[in-house]
Amino acid sequence: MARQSILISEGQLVHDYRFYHRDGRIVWLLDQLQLIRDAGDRPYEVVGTCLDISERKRTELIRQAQQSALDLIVTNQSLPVILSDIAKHLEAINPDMLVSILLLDKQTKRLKLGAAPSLPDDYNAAVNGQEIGEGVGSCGTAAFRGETVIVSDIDHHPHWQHFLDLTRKADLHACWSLPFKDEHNDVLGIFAIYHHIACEPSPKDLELIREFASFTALAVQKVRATEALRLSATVFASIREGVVITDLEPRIVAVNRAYMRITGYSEEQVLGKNPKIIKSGLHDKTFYQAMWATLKATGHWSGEVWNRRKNGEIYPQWLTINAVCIDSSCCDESNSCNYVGVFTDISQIKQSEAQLAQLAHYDPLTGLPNRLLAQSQLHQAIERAQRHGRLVGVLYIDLDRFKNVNDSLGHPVGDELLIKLAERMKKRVREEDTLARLGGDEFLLVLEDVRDLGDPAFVAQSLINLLTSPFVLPSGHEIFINASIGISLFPEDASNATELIQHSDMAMYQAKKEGRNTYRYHTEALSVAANERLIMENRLRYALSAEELILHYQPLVDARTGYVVGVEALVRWQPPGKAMVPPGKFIPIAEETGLIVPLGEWVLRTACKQARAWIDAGLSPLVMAVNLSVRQFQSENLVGMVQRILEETQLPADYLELELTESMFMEHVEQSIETLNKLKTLGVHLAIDDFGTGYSSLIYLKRFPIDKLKIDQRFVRDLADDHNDREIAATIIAMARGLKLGVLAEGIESEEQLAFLRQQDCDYYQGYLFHRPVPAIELEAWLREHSVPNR
Ligand SMILES: Nc1nc2c(ncn2[C@@H]2O[C@H](COP(=O)(O)O[C@H]3[C@@H](O)[C@H](n4cnc5c(=O)[nH]c(N)nc54)O[C@@H]3COP(=O)(O)O)[C@@H](O)[C@H]2O)c(=O)[nH]1
Repeated sequence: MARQSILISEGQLVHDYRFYHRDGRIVWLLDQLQLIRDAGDRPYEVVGTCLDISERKRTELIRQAQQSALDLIVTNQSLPVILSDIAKHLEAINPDMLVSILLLDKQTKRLKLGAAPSLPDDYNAAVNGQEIGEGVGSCGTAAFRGETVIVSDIDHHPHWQHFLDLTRKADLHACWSLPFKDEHNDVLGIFAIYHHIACEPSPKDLELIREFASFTALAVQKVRATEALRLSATVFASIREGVVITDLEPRIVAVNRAYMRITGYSEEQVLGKNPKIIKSGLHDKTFYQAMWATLKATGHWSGEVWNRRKNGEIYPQWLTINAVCIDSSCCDESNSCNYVGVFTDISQIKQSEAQLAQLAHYDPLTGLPNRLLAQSQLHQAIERAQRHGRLVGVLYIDLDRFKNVNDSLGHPVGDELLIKLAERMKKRVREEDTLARLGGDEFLLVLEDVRDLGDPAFVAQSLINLLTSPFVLPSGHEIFINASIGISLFPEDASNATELIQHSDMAMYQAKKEGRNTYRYHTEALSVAANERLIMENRLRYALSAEELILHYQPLVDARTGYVVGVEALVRWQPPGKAMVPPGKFIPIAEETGLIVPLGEWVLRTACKQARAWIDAGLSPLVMAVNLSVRQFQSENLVGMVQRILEETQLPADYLELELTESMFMEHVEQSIETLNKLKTLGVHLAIDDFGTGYSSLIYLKRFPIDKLKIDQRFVRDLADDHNDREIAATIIAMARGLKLGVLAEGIESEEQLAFLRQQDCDYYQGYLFHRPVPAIELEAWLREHSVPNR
């Protein structure tokens, strides 16, 4: 009706419409109607023409579909939106076609749904992610083969047998799959047409589908290229490395954010400029010439460059330049048209490197060279001296009793002292000499250009003199400190740095031995002694495992009754076929090397076993006195070890006496009291050996759970003649009495000594006068004879 009224009012009507031809084709017709009027202007007749415009219409609709897809690409729409639009346009041209566009994931070889607006969701979900392969539906097979696969009757086609449940549910009975490809002929995806009836495509259908598949390929590639570009742009903008792109001139054509951050220049300030605007001036012409020569020859250069920021600061960067071809139309003969420079600011790394070098070679406390650097400086000094026939002096400087400063005033004060001392010594030494801190309170001075053997002694004495005035520390403490110095000389004492330092160290120990606050030169004799010690250490290690150690026992006698009340276990070393080594020779070495710990454990175990054996043999029980060394006393598991051995050997704790020396507890008083209390809790007795030679502090003695004092034999030796020794011995006995401690005098060799001690009312005696230390077997008869009679 509407059309009729247009025809009447306008006099003509032009319209197009489509219909199904009997053969199943869709045909588009252009219908043109002309209204003819009679003389009275009344509608008289209608003349019409009918034109088949199917071909033209198809071309027009395809063009519309392409234009629509293009618009969506230009406006950055997502790929599913664009693909869906393409599918809908084709479905609009032929409503019997149900379009499905699938994209191929090259890595996984699976098809991913791009768009299929007219297929049921559950069908699309089942297809999405399907692996491609021969016989995997029409699409899987087409993608796998890279060629069109037409299945006109799904229900009876072998490719579809595994999917019939799905296709029947979706009422799909034909599927024509066309792969669409990129310019390398690689499959990008599948353009598929489904039908609700089994049917074959006509050549026209295939032409139409190919047309759509081909601009789908273009759309996919275009969108992917845009995405890749966007990704590159994001990377370019966001990476931490500075990036600068130049043309071959070279003029800067692009820089990224990091470039601007590192250099301080904005994009506008550098675009079009030569990249050398940031050069520092630190590199000469030849540096840049070499860089360009390499770049031109190989297309690549990388290295460290110092550049200048906009604020004038010079900084190091690691720069890599590559010649690249971005646009082949403007490439040179080497096929490049741009340079891409990528650089990292390495100022931080450089700083860390410098810090590391400082830490590796300098002492952080004093700023002096450390042992490593001192050794290398000494090595170089030796080489120079060798060339010029000169001497090198090495002074090993060790502070006297520095430990006391740390222990009494604390480590921070000790540190202050070391800093001040280093400053004072540094002022004294010449520019060409090296003063180093080896660690702790040990310093080394390397003297170059020594002309006379006596020169180092002069320097050593002047350093000692430097210490005569006190150090006033920032903490307010005023400290006097001395040093002992050992001297070795190149080439007199050794020919290399390590030995020179070792020899000066030995000489320093000699200086300590000989009264401290002095210097000593290294001598041959010192080297021999050191060598002997080394040999002894190795032999002692072996001796312990080879059971070359034995115990001798020396009786302890009750002064009032004259009976033996105990024995002291004294270790000996009996190397096979050689003279026995006295403990005075090897105990200090064992102590230094730590061997004393296993050695001491062996002594304790052997002595306790012997004490138990004597009890078992029917002797009156005797106290077994065993010496403990400093290291043993400080070892964390001393108490546990004593307890274990008592249990192992079945010796009642009451029959064990541990002999300690005063010096052992003076360092860590509270900790020592704790250890002593734990030992007392076990039930063992505690005696202080060599009493009178150490601190002999009454205050400490009162706090320590001690049972007995042993007067050192040095005071006993000259009792007959030395008035002082008599005074000391008498005082110690009185002191012990006052503190309610037992007291024993050791080293009694004569009746005169004994008489004096008896007169002073000493409790116990020990010495050759009664018995020498001997092996257990030799002592047994004597013990039976002198034991308290069994009641
Ligand atoms: N940590 C350990 N130290 C031990 C052990 N065994 C011994 N020692 C210590 O070695 C030092 C020397 O000991 P030694 O040569 O055995 O001398 C002892 C006695 O033999 C000696 N003595 C005894 N009576 C006399 C005497 O009348 N005259 C004389 N000239 N010497 C005598 O005195 C030493 C006694 O030692 P001590 O009672 O311990 O002071 C020495 O310091 C031992 O402690 C061990 O197993 N572990």
